[in-house]
Amino acid sequence: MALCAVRRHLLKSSSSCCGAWARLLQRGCVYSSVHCFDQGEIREKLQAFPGGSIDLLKQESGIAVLTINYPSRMNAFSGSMMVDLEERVSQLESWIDCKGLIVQGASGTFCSGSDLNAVRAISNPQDGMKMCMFMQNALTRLLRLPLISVALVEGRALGGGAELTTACDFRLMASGSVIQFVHKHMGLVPGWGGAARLVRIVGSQNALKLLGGALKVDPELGLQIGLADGVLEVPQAEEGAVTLLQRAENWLSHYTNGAAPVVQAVKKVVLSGRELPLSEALRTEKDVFGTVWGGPANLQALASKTKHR
Ligand SMILES: CCCC(=O)SCCNC(=O)CCNC(=O)[C@H](O)C(C)(C)COP(=O)(O)OP(=O)(O)OC[C@H]1O[C@@H](n2cnc3c(N)ncnc32)[C@H](O)[C@@H]1OP(=O)(O)O
Repeated sequence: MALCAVRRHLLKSSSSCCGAWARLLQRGCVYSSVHCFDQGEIREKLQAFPGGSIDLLKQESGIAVLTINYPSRMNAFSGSMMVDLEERVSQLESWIDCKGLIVQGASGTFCSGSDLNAVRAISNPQDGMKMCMFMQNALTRLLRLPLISVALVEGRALGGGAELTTACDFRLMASGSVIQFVHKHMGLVPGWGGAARLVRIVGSQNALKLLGGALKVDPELGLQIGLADGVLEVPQAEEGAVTLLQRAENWLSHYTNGAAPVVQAVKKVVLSGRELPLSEALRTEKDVFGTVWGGPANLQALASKTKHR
């Protein structure tokens, strides 16, 4: 009976969890009409610069693969790809069974930033700021997805491509790969939220060095400063060899194994701890806890008398 009462209480509080979590997700949109941000208008503008695609493959394992696909421009982001990205993030937001996401580039390289042809065409500050707000919204929503994401960096991640890696929970660097915030060489600073996220990942001293010197981060330096969470050897192209993507899926599975609601809850408590003031983060943690306590995975673990030896 006592357990039933606790469950009733927690079920009640899990509806408030949806409230707290929904509020955090709403914050996913950094910019809205309050900031004179007109999503429809900027989408239309971006669609005027077509080319390439952002492809999403949702797998039964609960791991999705997002591919930046514009090989003839080293996977630079055209305007239509920015719109594609935002649509793929929406699809992931409504995927109930999601657990993990791998973000990769097509044809052996990650992403060379924004498409310089589009950049030249919208080089006035107003359009640049609108593009920047659009991408900040999309990448913030990507980072806040209730799944564990990893950027699989093969080849080069330059400029906006380097910024994109920071919108994932983890970064895996393939041997020979480079992450480089080349913005300073382009007379720019990051604008897709990459600087704010980089400071949180590597600290302000390292971020200043990476941005101020436009340093090339190879896997060794990446590991040293905490930008990279792992290094994967690029497999030989032999028949039957495990691909780089499979290696990344293996790596990610250490964190995504288990029931989807539990994996999602892990991400939610870490995200709220990172983004909310302590009192609010604690309340959200309590609410998220209420969604898994007495849930199927919890009851199964109790019934099987799980040991942690
Ligand atoms: C807020 C966002 C800030 C930004 O992202 S600004 C953009 C930062 N990115 C860049 O400046 C990248 C410039 N590109 C490069 O440095 C080099 O192309 C790169 C990526 C090192 C590759 O060098 P290589 O392997 O020698 O190949 P390549 O130069 O012949 O390039 C192959 C084709 O890809 C094109 N490409 C590469 N990066 C691009 C980009 N960002 N926008 C538009 N086109 C781009 C390049 O022009 C070339 O095309 P094409 O064969 O000449 O028609």
